[in-house]
Amino acid sequence: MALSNLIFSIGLYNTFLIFLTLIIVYTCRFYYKYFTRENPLPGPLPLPFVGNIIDRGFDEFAEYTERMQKKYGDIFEIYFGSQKFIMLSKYEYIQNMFDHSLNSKYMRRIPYISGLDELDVAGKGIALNHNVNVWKFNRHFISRALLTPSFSKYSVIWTQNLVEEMMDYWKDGEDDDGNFITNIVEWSHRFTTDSITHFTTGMRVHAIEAHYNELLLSRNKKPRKSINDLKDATKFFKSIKTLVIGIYFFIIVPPFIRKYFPFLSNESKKHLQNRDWLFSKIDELIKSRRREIEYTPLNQPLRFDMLTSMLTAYTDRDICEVKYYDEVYTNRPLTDEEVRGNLWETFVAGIDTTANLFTFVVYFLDKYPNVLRKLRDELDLFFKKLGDRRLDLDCLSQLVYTEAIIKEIFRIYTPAPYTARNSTAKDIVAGLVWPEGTQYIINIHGINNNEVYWDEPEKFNPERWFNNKKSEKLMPHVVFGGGRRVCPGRKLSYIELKCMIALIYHKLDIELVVKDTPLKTKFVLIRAFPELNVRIKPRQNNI
Ligand code: HEM
Repeated sequence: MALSNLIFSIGLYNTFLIFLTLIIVYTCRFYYKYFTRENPLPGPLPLPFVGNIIDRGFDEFAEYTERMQKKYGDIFEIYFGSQKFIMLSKYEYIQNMFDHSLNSKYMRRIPYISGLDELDVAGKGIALNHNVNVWKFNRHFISRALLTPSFSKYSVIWTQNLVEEMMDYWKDGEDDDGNFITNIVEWSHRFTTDSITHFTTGMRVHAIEAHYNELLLSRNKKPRKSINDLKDATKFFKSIKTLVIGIYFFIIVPPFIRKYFPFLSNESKKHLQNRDWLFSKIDELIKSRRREIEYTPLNQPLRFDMLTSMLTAYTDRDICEVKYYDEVYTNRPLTDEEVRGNLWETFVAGIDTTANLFTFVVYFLDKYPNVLRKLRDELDLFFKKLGDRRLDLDCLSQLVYTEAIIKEIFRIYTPAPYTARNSTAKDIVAGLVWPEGTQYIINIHGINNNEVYWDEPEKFNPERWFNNKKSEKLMPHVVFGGGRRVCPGRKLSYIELKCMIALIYHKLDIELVVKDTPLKTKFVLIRAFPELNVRIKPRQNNI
């Protein structure tokens, strides 16, 4: 009796919570939809107002803005909760924003958002940093680690090793018919996790190996004996993903609702706990590297990676020849918090982007066998000439068709379809005067698919990179943003993608398990397939 009473009360309580949720969600929707429009930032209205992301749904934001661009044109306004954004889909409108000067009105990406302070993710690294001087200081260390020729050379060698290691796991996982059926989204994210953590810290998380062992266990097979401690590998990998969702959550959900609303306050706690765990892991790494540097005799070389370079900057053990010197801003060693900020941001920015692009490559190559055939023609010739040699930076430049495929997928379906700018002074954009503090979304996908610039933009056609009929015209390919805040990982991502495509497609067939899988992704800051199951097997025929 007591038990049935208890069940009844829990049921009643849950119904009440669901009811309360619905009231709050619909009140928010109603408020955002009908009232925020009445009190917008001052600006040259009226522009087409297409809606609020809260009202339109998050997952399909990219598809939604694509439809709105078709309907309303290359400039319209849209709301994220209570914040108004001007969405720009024409290159001429945003050209100014890609200014290289530090005095540009567009050095900021987003305005001050208290939630990001609460999550402790703003102002430490570069992506969400408002202070131009601190941004410049930190950005220097990321650029000098990721953009030097010696880094590019090293990244080819290391990426090749990692791709081969991953392919070994795939081979090991083959069934009796030589097939390995698996979710390529998970593998490519594990791959970029191992690669980016190694490039930035000199250490590996061993996310690939942990994934393979988990797969074996889930298939009731004995896991491979590991020489690595994999205890935290998957937790670390998942924690980075959760942090991205947390950032989105703390931007969009207002503080009051985050704190006091039953489900959302739990969600908020979960994100704060996740942040604490991830940051504590990164802090442990920083501390242990500081100790290592301290105990390495002066006549012994130190490691050469971004972490060591950040920790030794402005000390007598500085490992980098290119010194940073700023006449205005204090020249000083980085704090642990700054080092941590630069590390986690590089993880976040470098894992999902490249990983998702690779999954789009798998998708498009399955859908376009003629492109796959041409790719293989190039790869067969390339590897024949290469013989027993390993890949290097010079030879990668011969893979012109491979590069055209990457460029075309970046154009037609980039994983990062938007970036943002928050102006620090009044300006004219799209022929209209806008006040200081206006928030713009640069619709990268919209520009890259705007028929003003591209012939048949909806057509997947790598050939266009060799002979575009409109080539006298501007062909803005804005994949990595632009100006001073352009993506510092752009070279690395091309290297990773070229190595992955070349090594994998030369040796293996990768087919979608469900042939007519639609190109349907989810959007949480970037665009991703929730999963994409493929059949991997040794290459069997000549295509
Ligand atoms: C498919 C690959 C990638 C794409 C499409 C991509 C795209 C972008 C875009 C659009 C931006 C904003 C730029 C702007 O606002 O002008 C950005 C910024 C950034 N990206 Fe990437 N990215 C990729 C790979 C990487 C990698 C591999 C790393 C690190 C190793 C990285 C690190 C960063 C960082 C740290 C920023 C912030 C820069 C700043 O605020 O100064 N990205 N990326």
